[in-house]
This record gives sequence, C-alpha cells and structure tokens, in this order.
Amino acid sequence: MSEFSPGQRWISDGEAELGLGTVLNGDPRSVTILFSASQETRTYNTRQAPLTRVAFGSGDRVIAADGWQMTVDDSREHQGLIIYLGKDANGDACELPETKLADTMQFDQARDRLLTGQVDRNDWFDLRFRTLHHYQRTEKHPALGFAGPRIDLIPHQLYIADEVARRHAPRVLLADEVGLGKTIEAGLILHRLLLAGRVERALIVVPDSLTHQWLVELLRRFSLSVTLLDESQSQALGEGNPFDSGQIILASQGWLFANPNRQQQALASRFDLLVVDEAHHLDWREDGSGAGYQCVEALAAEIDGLLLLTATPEQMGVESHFARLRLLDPERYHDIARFKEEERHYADVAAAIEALDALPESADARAAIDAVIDDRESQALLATLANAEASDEQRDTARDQLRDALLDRHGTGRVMFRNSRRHVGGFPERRLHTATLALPSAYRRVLRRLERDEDYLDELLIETGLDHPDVLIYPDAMYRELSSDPLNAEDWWHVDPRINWLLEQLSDDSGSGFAGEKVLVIAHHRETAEGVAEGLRTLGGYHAPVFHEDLSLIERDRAAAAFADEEDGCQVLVCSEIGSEGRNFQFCRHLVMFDMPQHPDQLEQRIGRLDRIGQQHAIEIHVPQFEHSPGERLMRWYHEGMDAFSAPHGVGSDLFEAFGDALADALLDDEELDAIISETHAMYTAKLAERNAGRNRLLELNACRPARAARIIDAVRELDADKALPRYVERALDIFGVDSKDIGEGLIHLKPSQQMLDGLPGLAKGEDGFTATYNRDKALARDDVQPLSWEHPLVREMMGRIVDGTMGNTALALFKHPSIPGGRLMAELVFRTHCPAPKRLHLNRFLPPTAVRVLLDESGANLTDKISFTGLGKNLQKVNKSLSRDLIKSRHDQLRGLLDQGESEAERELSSIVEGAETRMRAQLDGELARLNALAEHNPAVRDAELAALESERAALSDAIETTRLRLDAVRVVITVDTDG
Ligand SMILES: Nc1ncnc2c1ncn2[C@@H]1O[C@H](COP(=O)(O)OP(=O)(O)OP(=O)(O)O)[C@@H](O)[C@H]1O
Repeated sequence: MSEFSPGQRWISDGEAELGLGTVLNGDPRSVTILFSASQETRTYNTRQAPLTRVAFGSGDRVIAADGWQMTVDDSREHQGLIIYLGKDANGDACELPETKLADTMQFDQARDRLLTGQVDRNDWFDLRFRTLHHYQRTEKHPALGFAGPRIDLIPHQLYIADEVARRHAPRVLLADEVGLGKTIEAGLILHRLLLAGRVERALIVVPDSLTHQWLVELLRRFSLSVTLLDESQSQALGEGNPFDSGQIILASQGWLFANPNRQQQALASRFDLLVVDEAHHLDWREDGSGAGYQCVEALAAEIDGLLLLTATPEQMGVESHFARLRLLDPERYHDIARFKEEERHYADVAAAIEALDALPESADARAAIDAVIDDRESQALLATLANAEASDEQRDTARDQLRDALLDRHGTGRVMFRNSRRHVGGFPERRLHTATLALPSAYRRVLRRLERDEDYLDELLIETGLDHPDVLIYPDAMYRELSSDPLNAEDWWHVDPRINWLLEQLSDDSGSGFAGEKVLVIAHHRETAEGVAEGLRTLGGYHAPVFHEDLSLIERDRAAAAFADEEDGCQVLVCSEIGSEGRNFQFCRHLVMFDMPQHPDQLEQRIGRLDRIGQQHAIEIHVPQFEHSPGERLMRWYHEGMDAFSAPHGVGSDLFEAFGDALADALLDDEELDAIISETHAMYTAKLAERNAGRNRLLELNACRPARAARIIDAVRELDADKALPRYVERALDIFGVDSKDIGEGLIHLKPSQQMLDGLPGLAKGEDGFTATYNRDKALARDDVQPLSWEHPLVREMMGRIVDGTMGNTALALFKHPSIPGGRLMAELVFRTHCPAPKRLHLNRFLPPTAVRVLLDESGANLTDKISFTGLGKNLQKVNKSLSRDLIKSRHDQLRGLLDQGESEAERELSSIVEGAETRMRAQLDGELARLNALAEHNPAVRDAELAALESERAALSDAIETTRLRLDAVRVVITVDTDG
C-alpha cells in the first residue's frame, strides 16, 4: 500500500518555497500533490519523490487555514492523517487535523526545515557559517565601497569620497582641476552609498558627449550597471515612467533639459542622489536662468543628495558659481555680497593654518592664529600648542585638531572640494609650441580693411551674422559666411595654410613633428572641425574622424574609439570645443589648438583632455597662428597675460571678467593689446597671490587631508591583502557550480559548469565566463580582467543569496573521533542577530548580522569553547539525504530540547553584542554631532537639516539596536560514530 494518503501534508525538498502541499491522490507508483499557496500541482514517482512528510511535535507553533494559531502538545493518527492536539492563543485546548493547516505555512527557518527533515549539504552549512563571518567583517569595514572599484588608490580622491559619503544626504560641488578624477570621486561616493544602502536610486545627468564615457567608467571601474535613457529608449519602454526603469539612470543633459515632460517624469521618479557633470553649463542670471539650471534646481529640491561636478566652476561668471552653490544649500548661499565678504577673510585663515607649524616658538604665529579663533576649545588647543612645556605628542595632537577645526569652520570647504595639480603633484610638464603662418589673402583682405575702416566691423557683423569678436578670431568662419563673394568660391580649408602646416607636421619624422604619434586637434566651431577633417582627407589622404556636439552618441563614440585604438586606430581626431569636454584622451600627448577659445576656462578644458591622470608624457601644445592677426593677439593675451598654457591657475574667470570686453576691442591693435596684456598680467599676479594665500589655499588644504587619506588607503590595502578572500571565493564558487582555474600570472578563469546555480552576475551556462584577479595592479593593467574583491558583484551575489536565503541552514554529518564514543548526538547551532531597521540608516556599519555559535552535546553540555567550528569540521563525514532524514526523525524530541536550550545559551551573548554596537554607534555619531554642532556655530555651511538628520539618525539607530534579537540561522546535527565502525 502507498505511504501517501489523500489529505496528508508534505513539502518539496527542492522547492520548499511552494509551501505546504496536500496529497490529492496516490497509488503505489505515483503521487499527486497540490501546492495551493503557489497554485502548482506536481506528480511524482513514489519511489523517488523528493518529498518530506510534515509532522509537528510538542512546542511547535502551527497556523490553521482560517488564521488562528496553536501550540502543539501532542498528536494522534486517524486513517493515515495526523490530528494535532494543543492550545490556542488563549490557552484553551484545541485540535487541528493536518488537512486544515494553512497552505501558506513556510518552512524556511532552520528549525522548521530541520524538523521536517529538509537537510542541506554539509559543505553548504560550512559555507553559510563562513559567509556570515565574512559578511559581518566586511560590512562594517571602513573601506566599504572603496576596495572593489578598479582604481589606483589616489589620496585626494579617497579622502573626498570618504568625507562626502559619510554625510547624511551629501550635497557638494566636486571641483578638482580638469582631469584629476571627479568622475572617479563621484563613482566612489555612489558605490559606497549603494553598498551601504544609503542610496537606492541615482540619476546621473551628463553632457551628451559624455554619456557613453560615464556608462563605460561606471561599468568598467565600479561594476555598476546603468540604464542609459534617451528619447527613443523612453518611448520604447512604453506607457510607464521611463525613469523608473533602472536603479541608476544616466540621462543626457541635451535631452533632459529640452524636455519639460521628461523632467516631470524624472521628478516623479524617486531618486536619492542626483549627479550633474560639467555643471558650469548650468548658467544663472538675475534676469532669467538657463533651462539646465532650472531643471537641476527643480530636481535638486526633490532629491536629497546632490553632486555637482565641474573643473571650471566660475566659467560662466561668479554669479552662476554662487547660484550653483545655492543649489547645494539654498539657506547658506542666499547673499552674494556676504559670500564675497567672507572670501576676503580666507587669507587670514589660510595664514593661520600655515602658522601652526611655527609654534611654539613664534609669537607672530600665535597672534595670527589667535586673530581667527574665538571659541574656548580652540583657545585651549592654541595654548597647548604654544606651551613650550607640553610634550611633542601633545603639541602634535593639538596642532592636528586645530588645523581640522580651522578648515572645518571657514570657507566653502564643506560644500566645495577643489584639488589642484600644484597641491596633488606628480603631473607632467606642458610645453607650448607656436607656429606663425602668413595670412592667406582671403583673410588678409578683410582684416586689413577692418584695421583701416572702423565702420566696416558693423557691416561685417551684419553680413556674416557672426558675433564680435568671433568674426575676428575665427577667420575661417568669417570666410564661410561670406561664401557668396566670388573671391571665396573655394572651400576655406583649401586656402587656409593651417591645413598644410598640419599635414606637414603629421608626416614630419624629425622628432619635432607628429609622425607616428596620436594628435588631438581642437577647433572652436563644429564647421571648422569638419573642414579640417575634410582638408586632411582631400589634401593628404588622412582619415581623421570628427567629434562634435551635433553627432549622434554612437557616431561620437565610434570616432573616439577609432582614435583610441592603439594598433589600427587613426592618427588624428578633430574635435569641436563643446564636443570634447570631459573626454579622456590621455593616451595622446600632442594637442593642436587649431584656433583659440574665447574663455580661459575653455582653454584649460582643452588641455585637460590630455593632461589627466594616466598621462605618461609631457604635453605638447601646438598653436598655428597667423602673423599679426586677432587670433595671434588672443593667444598672446593667454600666454603673456596669464601664463595659461603652463598650468591651471583658476583665476582666468576673474581676468576674463575684468578684461574680456577691452580685449575684444583690442584684437585689431597691437599697442592697445600690449597695454591690456600688461594690465592683465599685473592683475593675474596679484589675484594669484591673493587666491593662493586665501581661498585656493584654504580649498586645497581642505580638499585632501593627508593623514586621513592615508588611513583610508591603509584600510583598502588591508582588504586587498585579505588572504581569506581567495579561500572563501574558491569554496563559494565550488558550491555554486562555477569552475575556477588558475591560469598563471595571478589570474584565474571562472567558467560556469553545467550544475551552476542560475542568475550569477557575469556568468551564463554554456558561455565562457571571465578571467579575474585578486591583484589591483593586474586589474588596472588589463581591462579584460575583472578585479575580484569582497565587493565584486559575483561575490556579493553569492554572499547575499546565502545570508538572505535558506541555503545551508540545516545539515547532518557524522563525527569520527577516537576519544568520543559512537551513537551520540551533538547540535551545532548558529544564531544570528536580527535588527529590523530602514536600509538608509546603514545599521550594518555598527551591527552587521552577527553570528553566535553554540555547540551542545545530547546531554545539553555546552562544548562551544572546547570544539571550534574548524576543529569539528575537519572530522566530519557526509551522509546521504534519506539516512539524514531518518536519523533526524529518530531524534526529533532530543533535537527540540537542544534547539530550545541553545537559544538560551546564545541569549547570554546578546547583551554584549548590543552594548558593543551601541558603543560603536555612539562613538562615531556623538563625535560627528559634537563636531557638527561646534561647526554650525562658526560655519553657516552646516545645514540645519543635516544636523537634525544626524540627530534623528542617532536616535533611530539607538532604537533599532535596542530591538536586536537572536534568531536561529542554521543548525547542523552531528552524530558520532566509532572510529572502527
Ligand atoms: N584613481 C584612478 N585610478 C585610475 N584611473 C583614474 C583614477 N582617477 C582618474 N583616473 C582616470 O583619469 C582620467 C580623468 O579622470 P576623470 O574623468 O574622473 O577626471 P575629471 O576630473 O572628471 O575630468 P574633467 O574635468 O575633464 O571632467 C580618466 O581617464 C580616469 O579614468
């Protein structure tokens, strides 16, 4: 007769998530089970049915189909069905036939699974315990989020990322000079916040030309998958809100800023972080701000976190810069006059900071510091520092604390981070090469007439439709606009000697030319860039891709890729001004400025394409210019007036504001120009000295605090060198069914096996898998090799599945040991802390899921300290599943008792875990709050909302920690066997 009777309750061993099944009918060969909760019906062969009969025992709690609960005392059988006897919630005696058990009852908890005979493999249990251990360790590690990305450990970037990511809803301007890694900083901040659960969704808005580069950088360096949204993609997504279609949405500014409806959708989609690249384009004016500014202003009012990125914050003028600071913190930045007034005071603060090193000896230094501090705490630190009796150590500590306090309290340092080459160091030299060419007659005609005839300029502006001074600086544009003139019948590039000069340079192999080298050509206008490419092709047979703002994204990326290709790529790429902003071309060292940009910040942006982290050579800047032309005069203004080609200096905007108009009027007159150059130079020297003593100095000192940066780098290196990682990953891969093979040189190849569990990132059955390394330098050197770390998506996925799922939460094994007699039972119980708290609190930094192991023998003796997890593991042998089930069945009552006892043993550990977490939390947040409160008294850049949020975060964390409970996470039954048996 069949062991299955209709009405009996069974569960599927392999698919416990189906819920409680009911036997519909059974015969000696097959049985059909209905899983009502999941609306599935399955028929099994009775001899191999992967099913376990559900039988509850004394103390178990069960739920009836109509919702009430009972605690089981006993059971009896009637016609093959179990009737449970027990008490309901009021303590009244009751009965419940198994047919009336709730279909939705879940058996995923270790206790239920064990007692219903669902036993996992022993090595799964082993992996589960190890996973909990490492998860706990890495979740609260100070380098969380920084160890996984494929980056060089560059101090200023890690300092900024750490400082910003620890703030509640950070709102900052990342304003490092061009090419120092703002994208990387933003990526690091995002990565940490995502891993910490503080950000769940981010919107990244970047210039059209940079969408692909961002997409690639986020994937390649941070393993972050991004949804790139444009109009066609949005339409393809159909009815819903396209901004809801991914966790990280990347949108181009051109598209979003021009589309009010899409902006409304972006506003309606809930994001926690907004990132805006090349934010200097968000222009603000009193009489009306640009569409970009308005769009970002609306989004910034809704989204808690905001990162604005720009290397040239003042490119659109100081008012626009101030308006962008206002986006970050409207309360703090509402009065530009006050802001400017504060700036005047920065030199004193910077001087005070520098003076710290002159104490205790210098009385002047003491006076300089005294003049900028007014609180008692700082006074006390100053007294220690000035006290010749104090020990060196005391003075060092006081000096560091006072430096931090001064930096924290003054300036825009809290909202704006600006590192400069001067401060970071180690950047290549820039060399300027000019080539003076004769004006072609077509240009000369017009320019000479302009010099002679003052009224001709107006006429020319009307005739060409060009602006002043464009019409003077860009003679090719003027020529194109005058194409109806029979003398201008030829294409401009036919008559312009810069093309021939470029062709000669390209083939010049004398050492001073470009032969065999990559060359980036930048011209102001798109039409000029197109003409240069056409001229090179027609006159010299060169294929030079063009890169400008009016190309589609695909065309642009194709052009950049053709240029980047080392072996088959083309020698020259011709870019327009806007089209090339933000791009990475540091593999090339020759920059041709085909013409001059109009603003010093644009000049800096141009050089920044090559002068970036990763540039290995001195940068050769080539400028072909026409003798006695406005273009040459403009270049002299840059070069002689402000030394703009040798290094970024950050005062270009001030100079442009002061002299831009006068310069435009002097472009036809050498004498006038000479006067402007010398005035510019005088102002440049003064401004530079002022900035370097004041704001810039303060910003630099604040943008990287070396001691803290060094601590973060040490923390990352500690994880890099973690020997436990490869051991863990090997084990996990084996269990998840991924073959790993050492292929030498520190590389391993991961390949899915036929048994691989589905859904592992980067791996699909039947495909080749990928090559990976634990070595940072190797991963940096080879893009095709993935960096394996605790933060790699594959490792996190495996850990997450174990921690969040049931995998390995039960096991049974035999234990052979000469000194322990056979036939005895032990229970190895792993409890885990549970503490429900909103993700954004990032509770894991103080209290990650923490495991408590308890090992009991059948008499209830606690052997936890006597036999370690690894000690026990070494002597275990596996058992097949059906024998395991029988063994568990035969020891049900004993196991129940041990499970209950284990719970009380583990409970004893709880208070110290909770206390430890509370202490850690207090140590950090009390310190931060104290610092922030002190700061708020001096520096209005501390937002009230930030203070309030930190206070409520501390209260919420404390409440959450208090509710921590221990729950059984996993249990392994161990049966001893005689060594000879
Ligand atoms: N820590 C790092 N490790 C490896 N490469 C880096 C690192 N930081 C920056 N880079 C590389 O240096 C280049 C410049 O970095 P990034 O694009 O972030 O600079 P940026 O400050 O945003 O530049 P821009 O001002 O032009 O927008 C990029 O190619 C980037 O990949």
